[in-house]
Amino acid sequence: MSSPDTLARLEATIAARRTADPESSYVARLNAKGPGKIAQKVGEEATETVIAALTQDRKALTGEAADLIFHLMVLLGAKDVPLADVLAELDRREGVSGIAEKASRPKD
Ligand SMILES: N=c1c2ncn([C@@H]3O[C@H](COP(=O)(O)OP(=O)(O)OP(=O)(O)O)[C@@H](O)[C@H]3O)c2ncn1[C@@H]1O[C@H](COP(=O)(O)O)[C@@H](O)[C@H]1O
Repeated sequence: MSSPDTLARLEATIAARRTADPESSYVARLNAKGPGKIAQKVGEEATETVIAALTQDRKALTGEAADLIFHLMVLLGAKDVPLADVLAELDRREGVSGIAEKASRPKD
């Protein structure tokens, strides 16, 4: 079942598979090729997501978005950036944008 825990579970799976047998694991195969190849895959999946958004249906966009998020998670893992750090940065921005919104609101 999908939930906010989905990405946390995926992060744990990716960490566990990094050093698995490349014969049986796509994550291990990608990591064996290095961060340059993983970053290239993120770029390709981002492009495919954009194309799907502009020329295809919601189902195609959903699939490409999943590919993009998955490959981004593999890249974060390869660069030892915890998902929690990314989520904390989003939380921080939420706080900042809330402050900016309040500051621009006319005073009554
Ligand atoms: N979410 C995914 C996921 N999404 C996409 N993919 C794979 O990503 C690949 C992308 O396909 P492409 O055609 O773009 O790439 P390719 O031709 O296989 O490879 P390149 O030559 O382009 O590098 C496919 O092989 C997909 O199977 C994924 N592979 C794995 N996962 C998750 O990662 C977990 C661990 O996977 P393994 O490492 O394989 O055990 C799985 O249980 C899943 O939860």
